[in-house]
Amino acid sequence: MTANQLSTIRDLLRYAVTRFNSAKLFFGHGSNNAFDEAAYLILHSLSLPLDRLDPFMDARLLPEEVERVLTVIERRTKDRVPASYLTNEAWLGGYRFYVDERVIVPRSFIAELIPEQFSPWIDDPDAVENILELCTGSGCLPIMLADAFPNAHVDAVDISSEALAVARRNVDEYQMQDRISLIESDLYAKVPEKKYDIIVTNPPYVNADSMSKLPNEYHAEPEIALAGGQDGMDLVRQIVFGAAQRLTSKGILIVEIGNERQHAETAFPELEMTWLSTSAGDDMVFLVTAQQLKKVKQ
Ligand SMILES: C[S@@+](CC[C@H](N)C(=O)[O-])C[C@H]1O[C@@H](n2cnc3c(N)ncnc32)[C@H](O)[C@@H]1O
Repeated sequence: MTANQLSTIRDLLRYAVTRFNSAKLFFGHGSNNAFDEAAYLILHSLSLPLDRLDPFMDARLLPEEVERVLTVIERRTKDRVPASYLTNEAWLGGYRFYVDERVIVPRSFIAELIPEQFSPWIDDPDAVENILELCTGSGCLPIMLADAFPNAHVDAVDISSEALAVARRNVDEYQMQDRISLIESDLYAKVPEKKYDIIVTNPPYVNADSMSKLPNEYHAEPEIALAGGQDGMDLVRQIVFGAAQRLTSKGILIVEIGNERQHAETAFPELEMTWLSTSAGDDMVFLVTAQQLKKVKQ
């Protein structure tokens, strides 16, 4: 079926799935497969409810509606733009966030751990007063953290003023201006001199070799959000070594490091890390206590 024979959502879906599959797109930024992503992009482009495909399948579309959808399919297929940049939204843990090319598409595995309030390492979530979130990007994690720890203030840090503009928009959207401070800083440099109960971070951690092999969709994202130096641990090292001074005596540090577990274990041979279980396995996110951090030589 050629593009000018398309007149219904069913036609467009078939067309998009075929294009997506033959272009071997990467589906790691929100959806897992060509059909889900095609349905999402088509429904979103037509401003139709995202959870109700069936009633609209065979409705005849106006030529300009078909054109609008085809433009989006084209940008996704030819330019390999991640779906979230085409729709300016991303969903994580049931939250909707505004996104654009100034931030990576939210997909942190730490998001899965937040609703459980880092149990059993945090005895009393209501007693948590201060949380520091480093490398905030869109602000997705501080918003979820502020919800999960109702009495906590969250300081959220990013070095990129552009990323912070996106985070500002999301913090305003969730009306969390009083609960979250956005700080432009190179990691701890401009962080207030106070002690934190929890430090959370999903920093750039992709090693130099893996950077060159990333699917095209990743190259639409800011490089500063992904590249972690030769072994991926450039920022993780600074975060780990700086954390002991910033945590309360019972504090915890939680770090996402993607597929770099081996590099992390090599970088911190003396550190007793607890690997937390997520849907991606148990080697993506580690936790260390303030007490364990004090034992580490820098
Ligand atoms: C992997 S993204 C994480 C974004 C967000 N927390 C999430 O999970 O979707 C890493 C972020 O770290 C920021 N970043 C990079 N270097 C930094 C530094 N030295 N200090 C603070 N933030 C930095 C980038 O601008 C980017 O927004």
